[in-house]
Amino acid sequence: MQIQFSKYQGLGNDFVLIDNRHQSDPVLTPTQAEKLCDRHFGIGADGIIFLLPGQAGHSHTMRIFNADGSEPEMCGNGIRCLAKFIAHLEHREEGDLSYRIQTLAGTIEPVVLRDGQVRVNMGHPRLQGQDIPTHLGNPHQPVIDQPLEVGNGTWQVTCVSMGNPHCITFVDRLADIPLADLGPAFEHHPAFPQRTNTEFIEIVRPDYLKMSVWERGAGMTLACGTGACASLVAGVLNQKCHRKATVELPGGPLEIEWAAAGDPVYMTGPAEWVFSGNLEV
Ligand SMILES: N[C@@H](CCC[C@H](N)C(=O)O)C(=O)O
Repeated sequence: MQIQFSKYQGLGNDFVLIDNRHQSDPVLTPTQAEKLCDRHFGIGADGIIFLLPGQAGHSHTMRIFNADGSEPEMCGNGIRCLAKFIAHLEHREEGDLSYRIQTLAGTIEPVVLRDGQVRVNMGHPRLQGQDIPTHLGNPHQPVIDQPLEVGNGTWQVTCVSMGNPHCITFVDRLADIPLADLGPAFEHHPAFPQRTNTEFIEIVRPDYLKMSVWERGAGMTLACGTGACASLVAGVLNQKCHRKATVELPGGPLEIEWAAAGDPVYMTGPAEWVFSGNLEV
């Protein structure tokens, strides 16, 4: 079977996108997705994203497989790419284009702005321990500045779910963090029954954060949109940053805003088409 695909990237977090609007299940299995994400034997990507038909008041549905074939609930950079992909498929190129996308994390609303950036209503952060999920702290309370033993050290972590789990640590200097060693140990720590994404944050100024990320199911990536949102929320909860800030990732900056507790988080950033092709499966 021949399948058309398009490759997109958001700040270097790269995805293979597939127009799956003709059926409600992804046309590829997790094993096929894992092979296609391989950077030597496949197309190479951090994940495979499927555009499925929308249901119950949604314009579309998004499903995603990570590079290891696991299925996360949401992807922030991916949904910006998906919005651009939809605009292209539907030949809509003018004005602010809004969509209402169903994901495993709930309804997410991206808008393709006139300048090509994509602003996304990322939904509400979930803070209770049981919703991350994590075994740290009280399951009915937020997990803020809790000690976690990883590697040879004890890290003060804050946990936030943006539909998918994030564990955030504030550090003095990002350059001192051995991410390739620590990332897998955080991801598979028994405190996280569904594994976790892991972010290290250096506060440059209250309105400017630097972030490095180890993603669940994908490893070290150049950017993570849900991670940037979760990190700003963690910064606010720890009184370390403003409610609106730039989060600088290895692949570039995202603008993140959480206007008030009880409000959704907004993320604004780029998404670009890279190339398209056909694959035989
Ligand atoms: N890169 C993404 C997050 C993708 C999912 C993540 N690896 C997980 O398993 O939760 C983003 O931009 O948010």
